[in-house]
Amino acid sequence: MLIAPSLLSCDFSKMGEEIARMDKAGADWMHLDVMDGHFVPNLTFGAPIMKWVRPFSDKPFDVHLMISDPLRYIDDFADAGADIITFHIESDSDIDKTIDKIKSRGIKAGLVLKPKTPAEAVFPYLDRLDLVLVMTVEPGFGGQSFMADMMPKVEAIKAEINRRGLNVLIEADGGIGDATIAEVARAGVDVSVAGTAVFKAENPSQAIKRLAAY
Ligand SMILES: O=C(CO)[C@@H](O)[C@H](O)COP(=O)(O)O
Repeated sequence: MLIAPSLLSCDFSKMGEEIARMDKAGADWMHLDVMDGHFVPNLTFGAPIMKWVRPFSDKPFDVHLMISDPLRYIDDFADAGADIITFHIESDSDIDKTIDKIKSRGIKAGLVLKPKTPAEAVFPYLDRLDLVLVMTVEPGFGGQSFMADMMPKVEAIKAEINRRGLNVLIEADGGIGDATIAEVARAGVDVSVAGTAVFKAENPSQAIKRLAAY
């Protein structure tokens, strides 16, 4: 299991150092939650801040856009050093054009599904994606409870990926920690995003190691 600590749970007054701390603790990717206060009822940061913190780790930066009109901002996040960009299938941008734009910048592209969006919604795009992110909480806030009823969705997407012989990773995000990681792994998730479980751990390195063992 790859582990991507969610920076949403970090101390934003020292975001660069927090990224370096997670790098040292063994994180596989850095997960950056970009929220606009419109697509989700919370605000975080944009590409200018990401550009400042990019030099603090060489690990892949996995940017989750929880914003309206994601297409408009792809160049900004590409210029800021994103390696993976995921955007919501429920957003108002043209999905094919947004995938094209991400790929034209040499970046891995992913679609994100909110809890109420069914697995089948992503099937028409699977051949063009590098990643599908299944939300296991309602997007917007860290520290929520894991929605175990999202696991059949993960299994359905995994089955479709395997049926078509595709090389698409499944990522899950929200409420993942020691109590839920086994279920997540069993369903076929390849990458787990963890905010609270890693940043609030006494020893983040051990926390990552425990989660990654699945
Ligand atoms: O994108 C989100 C929430 O919108 C997630 O990345 C959470 O921030 C994960 O935090 P925990 O549930 O692990 O605390």
